[in-house]
Amino acid sequence: MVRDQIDRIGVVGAGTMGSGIAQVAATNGYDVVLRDVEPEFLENGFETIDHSLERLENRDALEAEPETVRGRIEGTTTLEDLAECDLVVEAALEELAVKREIFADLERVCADDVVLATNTSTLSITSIASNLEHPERVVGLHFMNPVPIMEGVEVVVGELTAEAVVDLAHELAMDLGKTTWEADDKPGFVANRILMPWINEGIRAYDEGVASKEDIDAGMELGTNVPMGPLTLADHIGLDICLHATETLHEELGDRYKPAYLLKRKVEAGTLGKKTGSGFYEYD
Ligand SMILES: NC(=O)c1ccc[n+]([C@@H]2O[C@H](COP(=O)([O-])OP(=O)(O)OC[C@H]3O[C@@H](n4cnc5c(N)ncnc54)[C@H](O)[C@@H]3O)[C@@H](O)[C@H]2O)c1
Repeated sequence: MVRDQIDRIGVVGAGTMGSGIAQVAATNGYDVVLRDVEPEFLENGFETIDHSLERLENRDALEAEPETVRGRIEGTTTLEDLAECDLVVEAALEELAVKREIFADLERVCADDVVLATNTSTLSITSIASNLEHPERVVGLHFMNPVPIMEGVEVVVGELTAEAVVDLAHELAMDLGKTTWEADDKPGFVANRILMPWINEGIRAYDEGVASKEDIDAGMELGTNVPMGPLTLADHIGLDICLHATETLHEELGDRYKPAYLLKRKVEAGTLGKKTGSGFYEYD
């Protein structure tokens, strides 16, 4: 059974993502318990939230008062304070051992019907849940950075994730004003499987002197209409996060830089995209 009456959301980790998730949940009327390991990390998280709320209010993009939103978030360093939460989202370090330990702790303090979600960028949901008694309640709820601004949330389905848990993950994300897509528990899911090699190649191109960092970013922004080039985006994500993600992808997927088999076959078949009326999609 899955608890689907969600009033109080637990967030583990008050860093870049956890603070954003807490803010968005509180903005949408949920009570939030935000947990980190040291008071100073919580303080940093609350500072980030305050700045973000202030910016949104100045842009008239916040319906509630910042103090009301802020008042719904309780910070704690005590694990047991998550016991009354109806759902928990983990957004701590991108390391499997750390996440496994956190989920074992959560299983100990949270009721059996509470969904435990992870914001992991690339780690396997199934691996994170593998030593739990109830792995069926673990799901990927992959918010994008910065959480208050980005609309998309990737729902990641582990081998053992129950269907009701997946449904609840979509519903919750939509209730937070997000739009979801769903991915299987394969390395990097959709977003990072494609994004991380792109960032990595931007870094490599810079290192190999292809262009200045400004020109690499400008080339991708102006040439491909993305809002941010790879080096700027890497900085926004956090280079450590990028490295952990890329290492996971490398370990799991190996050499991904050869042209895709399907790409070659489609070109040989003359299905070149919009200009021929058919590529990966059909065009009128
Ligand atoms: N940064 C991004 O752009 C981004 C985007 C999507 C997903 N993610 C994922 O979100 C997660 C968090 O990333 P981040 O960028 O917020 O990292 P971060 O380093 O900014 O924050 C992580 C926080 O977790 C805390 N923490 C560590 N162990 C903990 C524990 N046992 N209990 C409670 N808190 C603990 C740390 O003290 C830190 O405050 C990672 O899994 C990352 O891969 C990151």
